[in-house]
Amino acid sequence: MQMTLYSYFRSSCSWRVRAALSLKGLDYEIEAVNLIKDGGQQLSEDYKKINLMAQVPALKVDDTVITQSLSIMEYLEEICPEPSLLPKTALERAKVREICLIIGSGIQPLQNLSVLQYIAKNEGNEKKLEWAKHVIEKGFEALEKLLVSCSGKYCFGDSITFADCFLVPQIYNAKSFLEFFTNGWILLNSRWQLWFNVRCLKI
Ligand SMILES: N[C@@H](CCC(=O)N[C@@H](CS)C(=O)NCC(=O)O)C(=O)O
Repeated sequence: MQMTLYSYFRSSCSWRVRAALSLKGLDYEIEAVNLIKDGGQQLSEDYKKINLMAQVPALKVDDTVITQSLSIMEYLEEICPEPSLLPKTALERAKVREICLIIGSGIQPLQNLSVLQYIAKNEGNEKKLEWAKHVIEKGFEALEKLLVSCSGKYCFGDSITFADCFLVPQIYNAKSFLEFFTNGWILLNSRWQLWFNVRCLKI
């Protein structure tokens, strides 16, 4: 089986999949899609045939392409169950997916590149930053409350799960974003900074 990941190094969604691939020790090739260069290589007609949403990541498995990071990760979990990135019971797995989807539906898409470009173009740069700050704060406040009840060494108990693959890139994204604000680091409290520093080195 030949796997090729269409990925951009700074894309949080691609990073989720790269983390899952490397935690499972799977071999794959990278096909870089630069979201900034040439006005965004994801927008090329050729790439839009690979990912109909003109986004990364996309995983090509032999001749079949899968998009959507969570769907790709579920596929990897099925073909390579060990080491598992999901907990044992159905209820626990639902909680892990809940964390993933707070990030994957409630934060990342609301401040995705194309959304921010749209706001900047129509409402100006200040509104763009204001919106990003609002989305990041709302999402991270929810996450912080949720993780109090389920985290151990990692987001869910003491084993790395999909939730960590989602969280670490999102903290990186928030960190780089919030540095644009004058009070940048204050918004991302020390707990998150620590989480990022520790976890990102491990993944
Ligand atoms: N729900 C998708 C979201 C993919 C996504 O938003 N990718 C971003 C990078 S993290 C992207 O390609 N953005 C390009 C753009 O907005 O033009 C997933 O989980 O794979």
